[in-house]
Formats: sequence, structure tokens, C-alpha cells
Amino acid sequence: MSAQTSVLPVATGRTTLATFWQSLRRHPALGWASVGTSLAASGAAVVVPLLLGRLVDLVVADGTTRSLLLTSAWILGAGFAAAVLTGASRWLVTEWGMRACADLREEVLDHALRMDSARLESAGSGDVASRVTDDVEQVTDSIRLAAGVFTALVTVLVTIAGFAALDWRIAAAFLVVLPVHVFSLRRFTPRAKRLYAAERQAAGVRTQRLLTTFGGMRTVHAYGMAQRQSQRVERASQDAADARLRAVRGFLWFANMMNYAEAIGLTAVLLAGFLLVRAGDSSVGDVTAAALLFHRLFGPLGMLLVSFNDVQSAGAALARLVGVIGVDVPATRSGDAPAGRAAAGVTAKSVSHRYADGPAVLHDVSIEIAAGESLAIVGASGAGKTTLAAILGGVFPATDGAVWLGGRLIGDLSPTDLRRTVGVVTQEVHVFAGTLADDLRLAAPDASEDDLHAALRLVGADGWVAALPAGLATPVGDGEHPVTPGQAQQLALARIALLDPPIVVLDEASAEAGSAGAHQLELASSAVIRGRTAIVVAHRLTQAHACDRVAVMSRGRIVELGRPDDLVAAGGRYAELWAAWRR
Ligand SMILES: Nc1ncnc2c1ncn2[C@@H]1O[C@H](COP(=O)(O)OP(=O)(O)OP(=O)(O)O)[C@@H](O)[C@H]1O
Repeated sequence: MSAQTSVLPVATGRTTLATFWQSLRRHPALGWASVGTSLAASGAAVVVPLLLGRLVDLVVADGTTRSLLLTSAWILGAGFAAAVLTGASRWLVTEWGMRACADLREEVLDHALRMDSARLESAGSGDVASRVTDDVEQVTDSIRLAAGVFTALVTVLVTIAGFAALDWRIAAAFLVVLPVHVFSLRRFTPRAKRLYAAERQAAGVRTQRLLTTFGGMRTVHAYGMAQRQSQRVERASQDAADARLRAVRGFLWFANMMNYAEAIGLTAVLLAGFLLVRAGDSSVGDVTAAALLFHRLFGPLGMLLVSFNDVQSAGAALARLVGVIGVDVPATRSGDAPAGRAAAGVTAKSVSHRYADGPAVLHDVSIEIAAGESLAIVGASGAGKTTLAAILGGVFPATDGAVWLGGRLIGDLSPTDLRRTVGVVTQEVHVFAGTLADDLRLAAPDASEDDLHAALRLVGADGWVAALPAGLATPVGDGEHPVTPGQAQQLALARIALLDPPIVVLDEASAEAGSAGAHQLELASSAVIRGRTAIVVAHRLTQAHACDRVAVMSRGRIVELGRPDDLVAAGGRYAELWAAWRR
């Protein structure tokens, strides 16, 4: 299905940078402190070799013991200050990046949650999920790296400035390393991409083989496949190890090239220094300082070059996050008056729908449901019942036509208004992680314990909730106290009761239950429907028969519409279904 192709955009490099920069600017105090301490740390670190050069000159010129001791004391002080300031700057920069990242994550999540559900659906839930999990994780992980890159960059710039201040001719000698770096980076970067991708793929195959072996343990035993399976895992492990070795060898080549560059650069600096000292244009101390500065440049420079790849892939993850923020979402119009509990009808005019590029599944459906009226939708599987109910409930918009809830066009309702106007229970009911009370309060955060108990009583769930180890405070959701599908549906209905909307859409609310629980759920649905405008997708005809009107659907159209008894008397499709059901 083409619905799985991602339609969520990926931001351009410029937008990504601008958005991240905006997040960083939200923390100006941290930003200034980070830049200030990084500059101070690098400055103090550059002072150490300069003072060492001075010490050499003092020794050469037979300086006094006092001046030697004083310079040594300054060296110690600068070294200590550099160490403390470097630690502080690392911490500050990491904190700065982490906060910006947290803001970005919130913004992305908020955006994803407010996004039009049809858009989310056609993007494929996997795409959105991987953006708000893997990509956020990758960006967060990279913050520590980025903090290192930031301090390395400041150090390189400050050191080069120190270098140039010492003697520009020695600084010029340093430039011989550039061609070596450019050559190794251009050769290594595309190779590294391939090698790391192959390494990840081989590791993935190994994990997959291990999982299928363990997952299919019974089959493996039953067919005596243990030896063959372990050979397959062994081969995959060997491939993964080989791929890892190739990646490590590739990196070692690059590290070697950096060592060559250092050797070449140091030789050039010393040679230039030697010639300058011989010509009387420079002192031995200055050349010593230049050589030391050059040496300490290599740590941060190497860090910048090595992290080139990681920074690129973190940038790619960031672009996917910023892409989510770029999607238009309906604004939260807090000033809108809540639709309230006043009776509200539902009107659909010429509604047609198709999923992604598929065929039309609803054709020109028009219907008017009066305030307080209940309408059952029945029909064969694939007739379009769920699609029509979802469109009437505002779950996603129809590709054509219009729907009014309580006299207002769905498109004009803010997400908050929509939620207050219509409550929807779909075929997929979720129990969210947290306590049972948390799960219920998703619908009404301010509900008191009494409200929660009343809602549970209404849907007939008070008995089993009271029997739970900690009642409403029992943790539910994945890995916690198990909740049966029927109980999960009761909770979904209780959430609707707490939300108290004037319109409800129940899509097969009783279909999940076994025959014993089905009746209980039917009672719960009837209780929730009472006093509201209701649209019920009903597979059980008893439920349909209890509604004011029934719409029979076939191939995306309403083919019969009327009061259940009238439809039975008319002897059409519903009458056939009813007769079959009662047999
Ligand atoms: N997300 C989707 N993407 C593409 N096609 C879909 C999607 N959901 C439903 N359809 C198609 O739309 C048509 C109507 O489906 P719908 O679920 O609305 O019917 P239904 O009457 O509720 O069926 P059932 O009783 O089996 O749930 C079917 O042909 C179905 O395959």
C-alpha cells in the first residue's frame, strides 16, 4: 500500500540549522556562559606553551632564579585554570545542547500529536515513531559529541590565533598539513560511510538470525535443526566480525594519515623555526612554543576530523525532526468557546473518501442525524462502516464533501473543541501506561476520584476495578497489571463518559468481547449513548435494533435508512439480516 511511503518532509540544511539555533537561543545565559568558559579554557591552555617558550628563553639567556620560578608558577597556574575551565565548559556546552534538544523533542512530539491523523496514517506510523524515538535519541546522543566538537573548534581557532601572534612565518609553515588532511578526508569519508553501513547491516543480520533461532526454538528442536541453525548464526557472526574489522582498518588508515600529517607539520615548523633562529629573526623559546602549540593543535583537530561523519549523521537525524515541525497543523485556538454538553446533531453532505491512491471506498454519502438521536451503521465487511464513522467522528477528513457537528464544520473546530464535541471509541482500544486513574484522567484531567468511580459504575467496571490489588492506583499498561480486551473497552467507554461529549461514535465497541462479556459491553455502550447523539457501528444486530435509526451500507453507499421496525416491515436487506440474526 502506498500509504507506507513517507510523506513527512525532511528539512533543508539551512532550516535545520536555523531551527536548532532558535532552540539554542532560548537559553541565552547558558549560551554566553558556554562560549565564555570555552574561550577562557582555550586561552589558558594556549598560554601554557607560550610560557614554556618564555622559560626556554630565560634558561638560554641565563635568567635569574626568581624569574625562572615565577614563570614556572605562572605555567602551573595556567595549566590548573585550563583544566578547571575545560571541565566547566564541557559541562555547560552539554547542558546547553541538551536543553535545546529537550525543547526540540517537545516541539516535535507536540506537533506529531496535533498532526492531522490522515497525514500521520499515510506517512506510516513507523516513520513518525522512528522520528520521535530513534532520531531524537541519535540527536541527544550526539550532543555530547557536539559539545566536544564545539570546544575543539574554539581550541583550534584560539590556538591558531596564538600561533599567528607568535610568528606568522612559523604559522605559515603549519599550512603544509592542509593538503594531507584534505586528501585523507576525501578518501576516508565516502569509504567510511560504506564500511559503517556494511558493519551495521552485518550486525543486523546476526541479530535477526539469533532472534529467529530463539523465537523458533520449538521448530528448531522439532526438526532437529539445531546444528544447521547454529552454523547459520556462526556464519552471520563471522560476517559481522569481518565487517567490523574492515571498518576498524579503514579508521586506522585515517588515523595513520593524521599521524603523518602531524610529523610533516612538526618537521616544517621546526625547519622554519631553525632557519628563523639562525637568521636571528626568532628565539629558541618562540620556536619551542610554536612546536608545542602545533602539537596540542592535533588533539582537537583530530577530534574535528574524526567526528565529521557523526556530525553529518546527527545532522540528518536533526533534519528529520525539524521536518516534522515544518508540517502544518491546526492551531490551538484557546479562545474558542467549548462546544459544551448542549445537544448537537451531525450532518454529512456528499461525503466521498479514498485512502491514499486507492479506489473510492465511500461514494457521495449524505445523512442527517438529529441531536440526541442514535444511528446504527450495519453492513457487510468492507462496506465502509468504519470509514464513515471515523469521518463523522472527525478522526480524519473525507477526501470530498463536508461534515458539520453541532452546526459547525469539522474543519473549523480546533482540536480541543473537536475533542469536547465528539468522543470516539475505535476498534483499537489502548490502555496507556500509568495507574488506572491516570488512564481514565486522560479524558478529564480534573476528574475527582468520585467522578472516576461513577464513570466506572456506569460502564459496569466498578466490580473488577475494586478487586484490583490497589484499585484505581493499580499500574496498568505494558508489563503491568494485565487488562483483558473487554476491560480495555470498558475503560475506553468510561473515558468517554468522563469526557462527556454531546456526540459519541462507537465503532464495534462490543465486538471484542466473548459472548459472556458481550452483553455487559452492550449495556455499557447503551449507558454511554444515553442522552447523546450516537453513531454506532454495530455487528451485533441487537445493538443496531436498540438504536433510533439504522443505516445499511453496501460498497461505500447507504442503501437503506430508517427505523429498525420500519426496515424489518419493508422486507429489504435489513429485514434479511434481522431474520438471519434471530434464527
Ligand atoms: N487505512 C486504510 N487504507 C486503505 N484502505 C483501507 C483502509 N481502511 C479501510 N480500507 C478499505 O476501505 C474499505 C472500507 O473499509 P471499512 O473498514 O470502512 O469497512 P467496514 O465496513 O468497517 O469493514 P469491517 O466490518 O470489516 O471493519 C475496504 O475496502 C478496506 O479495505
